[in-house]
Amino acid sequence: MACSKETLINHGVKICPSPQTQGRGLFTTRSFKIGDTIIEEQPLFSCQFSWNYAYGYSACDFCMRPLETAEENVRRLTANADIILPHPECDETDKSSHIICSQCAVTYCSIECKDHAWNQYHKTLCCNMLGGNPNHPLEKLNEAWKKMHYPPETSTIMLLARILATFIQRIDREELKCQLMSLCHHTANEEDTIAHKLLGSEFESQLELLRDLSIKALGRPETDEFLTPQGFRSLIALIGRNGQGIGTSAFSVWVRKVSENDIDPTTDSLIDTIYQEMEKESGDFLNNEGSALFAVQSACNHSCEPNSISSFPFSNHTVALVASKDLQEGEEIFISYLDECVLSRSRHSRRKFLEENYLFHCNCSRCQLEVDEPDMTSDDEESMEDD
Ligand SMILES: C[S@@+](CC[C@H](N)C(=O)[O-])C[C@H]1O[C@@H](n2cnc3c(N)ncnc32)[C@H](O)[C@@H]1O
Repeated sequence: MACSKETLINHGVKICPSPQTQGRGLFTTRSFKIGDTIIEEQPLFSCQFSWNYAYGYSACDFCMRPLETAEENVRRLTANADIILPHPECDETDKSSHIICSQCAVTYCSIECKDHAWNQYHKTLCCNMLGGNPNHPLEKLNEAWKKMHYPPETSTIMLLARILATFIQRIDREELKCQLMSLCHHTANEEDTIAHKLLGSEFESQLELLRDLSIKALGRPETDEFLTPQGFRSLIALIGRNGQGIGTSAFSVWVRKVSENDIDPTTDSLIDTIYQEMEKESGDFLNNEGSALFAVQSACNHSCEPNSISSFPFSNHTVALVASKDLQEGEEIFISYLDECVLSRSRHSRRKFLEENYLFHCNCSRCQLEVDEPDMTSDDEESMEDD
């Protein structure tokens, strides 16, 4: 099956070569107004991070929708079982639709998610033992990964396991391979750098250990080509480079609903207090966290002057690209890979961050405009970078 270079995705966007980045980019095929949703997309694969799951962050095993109520969420993260959250009508968690895998007890937010997971990969990955089985090859693989990749997490080997299991279960493997091949790929050197970033200085021996455990867990004729040394390194680099972070939280949905509907101004100070307590007890680890691979959204290049933003409006793994400026037909759609803080820094700092974390020299319009700025990091920025 041929993978086309210029792919018409739907009536709003297409993927084609980007003059700015030399690779591909995502372009509009009609105009959009600021605030318009350009696309909504389900991932090819998504998975909660391994430590995040182990620490009791509770999300649907398929779509990452929070499974706790907002009140349970704040009680756990503040370690304060006495907090009572008003306005339960703003809590979106519907426990009546939750459903558990009868064989291994992972939980889904709905029967639809359970069926999707089973039909896509869970039939292969289910350990068939309630409460888990520490001797199961997949559990050994996950434990080995956890020892190599501590929080803050940026990926999980279980995403790779889901890809392999999908290959085992899928009938139209060529189509799936084509979708994976269409994600951003790299040279062998770049793959090494990504593996190094994910696994640390001993990445070569660690890669070999992970490969060996993956063969024991999921080695089949259908997965042979991904479990050679080269195939495995490419797959690790693929999830390391293309994985889009996802964060979901029952409390932030509750906060959004309370604030959107202007329900009760007195909740403002309660929200502030809860966030302070959560930060004291749980630091930055407030969300169910994971990562996902998106076929269309992953074609979106970075700009330090973006014209759209990625968001997760349904508190699950569905991504939305929303226009942050008016867009003309044929314009390239750019998001920012940097957070607001880094985005506000000098050209030099932004480019340094992108080079170190994303391995590319930013060639966006803002960087080109600021080309005459001195290549210096100010003292303030230096201390921010150190942080
Ligand atoms: C998620 S991919 C985006 C799609 C990619 N251009 C492709 O051909 O598939 C990210 C990669 O695109 C390239 N890229 C994205 N934004 C860029 C920019 N502003 N300047 C130069 N390269 C960029 C880099 O190679 C980066 O690793």
